[in-house]
Amino acid sequence: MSDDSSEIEASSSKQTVDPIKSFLSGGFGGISCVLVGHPFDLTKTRLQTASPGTYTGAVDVVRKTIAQDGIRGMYRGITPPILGVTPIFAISFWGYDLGKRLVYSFTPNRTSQNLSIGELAIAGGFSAIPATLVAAPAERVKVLLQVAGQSGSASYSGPIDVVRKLYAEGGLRSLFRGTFATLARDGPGSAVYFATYELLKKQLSAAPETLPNGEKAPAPPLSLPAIVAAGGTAGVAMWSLAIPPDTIKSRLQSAPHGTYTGFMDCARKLIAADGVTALWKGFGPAMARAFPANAATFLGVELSLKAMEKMW
Ligand SMILES: CC(=O)O[C@H](CC(=O)[O-])C[N+](C)(C)C
Repeated sequence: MSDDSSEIEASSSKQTVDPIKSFLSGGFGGISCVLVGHPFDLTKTRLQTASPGTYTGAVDVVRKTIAQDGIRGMYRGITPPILGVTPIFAISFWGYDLGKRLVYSFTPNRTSQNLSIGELAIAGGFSAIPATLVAAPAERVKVLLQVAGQSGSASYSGPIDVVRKLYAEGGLRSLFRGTFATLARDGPGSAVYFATYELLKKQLSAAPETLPNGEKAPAPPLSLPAIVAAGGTAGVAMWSLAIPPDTIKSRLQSAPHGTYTGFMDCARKLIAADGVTALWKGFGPAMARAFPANAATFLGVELSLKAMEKMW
């Protein structure tokens, strides 16, 4: 186990961090993600749900919301996402670090401690397994709240009410509906997410110098522009892959009991009814949020990790 994140770039040391630090820094990343991403989500939801003619487009939503409620209006309803996303990101970043440790334990005779892009992708994909256990029920509740009242959907007074009603309807099975779809989205998505981030961060940051004695000098300080560019691109890369399973997940999780028998049934019915392009519904808003939200995520992760390294 490494006890210093400055070892991340050094080939003689493992590319892992302390599990508590990876968990906490992931949580800070999640909070940063929601703080930056929420105004985009709110704009998208208002556009999707307003009656025709209310807004001329996304800029109009922002203008009218700020005119009516000030900048605070853009952060309406932020508490449930903060409470839901923070633990999911904490587990995801902890799971990524655990995934790296597993890769090292399966390759004891490696000549370099540098993980290849393929190995980073495996660790990233692995992170989705523990994260899905929390993300799937959280997404089920979020999706039902987001569509509540829309064309005959049930109404709920809040997240607790959703959990209570789902449990009464079908127990834990109902609460966890969409678990496979969440894993189908976040497994490949997280593989691409973490591998893209590490690859770009390395390419955009100054390489550690080689000292006259042939050893590597300590890693150079974090480059904030490199983190922003690598984090934002990682988000875009992830969502480029994740939109089709995300669309199926949202359909499955919001449909009345008995509508679909599972992931494939939902995909088949959606394509038969609306064509294959229906799998990319919501692509525009997801992409608009992807870069800024994930640039903020990785800034939150890296800066909090650095602060923790200084403290203990
Ligand atoms: C679905 C999701 O939470 O994706 C995260 C990025 C984002 O845009 O929210 C990444 N990760 C799944 C690794 C937490």
